[in-house]
Amino acid sequence: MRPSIFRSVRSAIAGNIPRRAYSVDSVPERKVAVLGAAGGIGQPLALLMKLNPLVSKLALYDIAGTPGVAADVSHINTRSEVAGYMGEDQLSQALEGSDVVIIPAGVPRKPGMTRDDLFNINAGIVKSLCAAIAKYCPNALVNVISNPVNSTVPIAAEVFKKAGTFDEKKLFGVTTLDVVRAKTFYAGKANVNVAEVNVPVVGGHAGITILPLFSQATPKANLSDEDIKALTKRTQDGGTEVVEAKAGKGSATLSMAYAGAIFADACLKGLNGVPDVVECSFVHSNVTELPFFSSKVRLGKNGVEEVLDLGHLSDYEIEGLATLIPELKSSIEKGIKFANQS
Ligand SMILES: NC(=O)C1=CN([C@@H]2O[C@H](COP(=O)(O)OP(=O)(O)OC[C@H]3O[C@@H](n4cnc5c(N)ncnc54)[C@H](O)[C@@H]3O)[C@@H](O)[C@H]2O)C=CC1
Ligand SMILES: O=C([O-])CC(=O)C(=O)O
Repeated sequence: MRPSIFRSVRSAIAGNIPRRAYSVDSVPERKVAVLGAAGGIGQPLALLMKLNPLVSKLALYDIAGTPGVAADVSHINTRSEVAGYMGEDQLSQALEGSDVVIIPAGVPRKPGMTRDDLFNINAGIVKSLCAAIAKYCPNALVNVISNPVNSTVPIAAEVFKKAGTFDEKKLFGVTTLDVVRAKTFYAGKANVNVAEVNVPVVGGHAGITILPLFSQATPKANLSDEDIKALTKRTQDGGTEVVEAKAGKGSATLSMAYAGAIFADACLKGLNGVPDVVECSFVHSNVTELPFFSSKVRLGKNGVEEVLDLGHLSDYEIEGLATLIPELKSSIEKGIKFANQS
């Protein structure tokens, strides 16, 4: 259950102020910027962030289309003030004062493509947006959604290092959709209440680098090795399942917006001092030999408070971990090389 402060704020926003409730004023002001806000993910994500009572200002930035999205979303009677920003000239205004910046800018996959096939276009987009973040809101928590996450997060880190603003506690690759999928698929197979399911997903965000740890899933269920293998494969191929079903019209947008909103909400709760906020994310890490890795992360007032280790793994998961390391390593190195060459 959410802490009562958030329930009280929701009631207050609805004009139904319970006795002894906190008022909206007692929740800190928080500005969230969405970069790529007119896109397939950006629009529903803008909607979900507008519904979040922890947000006081919502800045919607894209190279095109944001005035319409901002006008539309701004009519919703919730706490945040919404502003749309379009084109590079307005990027500084969109970013200034942001506490959390979410980046779903970039091209999505078509059937037959890997996430790495998006590198040539999206690497440059993420690089230039991160250069602006370093300049205009260097203290913001940055949530990178743009693919390939296994490379775009290292690119962002290099850009911030060059600008002298890198803080490993503040950079996140959003892998929440892998967790969302693992929970859904596990609940279906184990026949348990999906709302109660927890499954950590570690590694990276592409194919075999996505490693769901079903041995740690709760509530416990007696699934066969074959079931676990099938669930693992479906989680790893979840993105491709959607790309194929959309048949050329892009990749996951609605489930991704949901996942992005969950992760941004966790970041805001951490910033606001809510205790024990834990989500999986692709972060700077010492958990393995790789400089970036996704695992459970405790979020706090400065971003990452603690990167949790992997816990006990099954033999199948140990094998999966060994297999994913070389691929993830090469995607990370590709990102670092790009950021330092161009
Ligand atoms: N991390 C994850 O789990 C997931 C990541 N993705 C990735 O998210 C990205 C976006 O996907 P969609 O929203 O479906 O694509 P989309 O094409 O519908 O939207 C992308 C938006 O980015 C904008 N954009 C392009 N260059 C920009 C720039 N320099 N500055 C600001 N905005 C810019 C476009 O104008 C467009 O509105 C893709 O790279 C996709 O692969 C998608 C699903 C899940
Ligand atoms: O598969 C894609 O290209 C988009 C994505 O990252 C996902 O849905 O997990």
